[in-house]
Amino acid sequence: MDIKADVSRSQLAKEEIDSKRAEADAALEKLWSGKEDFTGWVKLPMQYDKAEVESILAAADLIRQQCELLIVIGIGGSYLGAKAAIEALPREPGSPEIRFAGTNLSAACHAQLLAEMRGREVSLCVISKSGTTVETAASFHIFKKELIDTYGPEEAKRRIYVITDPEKGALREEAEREGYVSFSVPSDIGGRYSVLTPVGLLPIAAAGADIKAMLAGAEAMAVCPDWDFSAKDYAIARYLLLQKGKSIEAFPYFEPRLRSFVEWIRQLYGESEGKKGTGLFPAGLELTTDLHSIGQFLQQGSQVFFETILNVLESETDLTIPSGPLEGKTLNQLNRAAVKGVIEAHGGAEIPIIRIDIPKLDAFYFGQLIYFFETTCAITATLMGVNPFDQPGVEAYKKEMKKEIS
Ligand SMILES: O=P(O)(O)OC[C@H]1O[C@H](O)[C@H](O)[C@@H](O)[C@@H]1O
Repeated sequence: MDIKADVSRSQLAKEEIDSKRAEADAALEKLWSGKEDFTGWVKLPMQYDKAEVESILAAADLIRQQCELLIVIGIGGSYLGAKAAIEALPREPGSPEIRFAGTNLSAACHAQLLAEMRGREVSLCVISKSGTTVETAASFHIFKKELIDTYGPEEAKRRIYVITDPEKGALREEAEREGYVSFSVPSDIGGRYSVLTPVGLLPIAAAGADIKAMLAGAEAMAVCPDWDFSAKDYAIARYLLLQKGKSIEAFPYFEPRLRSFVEWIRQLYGESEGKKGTGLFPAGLELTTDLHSIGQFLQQGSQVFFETILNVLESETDLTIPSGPLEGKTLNQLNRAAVKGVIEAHGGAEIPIIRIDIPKLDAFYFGQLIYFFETTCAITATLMGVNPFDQPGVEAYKKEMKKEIS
């Protein structure tokens, strides 16, 4: 397949990886059996509702006609996939600016965004699978009031788009009562696996990126033959490195447009695998920026991590340096040299390195990336002996927090 994992510098012997291949195959078979809860994402690229995608595109067109600023309100899996795609992908010119809210409880952040939205044509897209998340509810009611104060109640309703549970929850009730345009989060797909459902597709389409190409990329990855599906090697390598005492998986990326994609991986991996005292802590490394801040630690610090490098092979643009000591060199040449330099220097310091090659950052390959990481995560979590699809631990802080606000 186009997205390839190279585990040759992972410091794992082929025999070690081969020793877990049968278990990885069994995990993949279990995912495809359709017998496990929250695995609706596995066959989604082959079975999604094409009429619903057309409705999503129609709603996105409406949003694009009516606003210059779309505020997407959601947290965790309800916004990270959309943000990752919107920041990574080329978008149609003239698309609305997208801002994200509901990702914190900071009054200063909300006041800042309220000030920035005044005087501009604004629509809201509020996303919550449960419909009850505190941050999302708080933000939604603040921004909804601003919309009503600006446009009046009837026009405000036409500028609110909701993605939530098909039947239950406060948000579903309000959407039905007020007649907002709404879509559903499939009940058999958890939040962090929902980017290829309306949760991600509506904001991504409204932002002007090509959701059909994303779905096609995910399908290409889903149906590729086993011999070409290197996610398994990567999934096994992650598991073995954890067994060898690595507790952090660092994700170096050399294109800042991948920053939010790494944030999406952090939730996907952290929330799927961090259970029963096991799991790898996912950490982003924006390079070459971070080489000038934490490069010393990476090169000579405690060996608690391995690196999974997100390596974009082709950039759609380049710039030649016009003068000075680097005259005639291009930025892509320098960036590629930096990738090689990091691999040689960190590899030379015995840091295990896995490289994920991404042909280029477009919607088709982004769809492949999403499916590649979702599958890898589910396989590694299964090898770790944990359920990749629940998140019992996140309720702990909510319970404590509720005591403070009730
Ligand atoms: O979509 P919601 O129900 O609002 O949930 C948003 C997020 O918060 C929860 O606490 C979970 O940790 C995440 O898996 C989820 O994506």
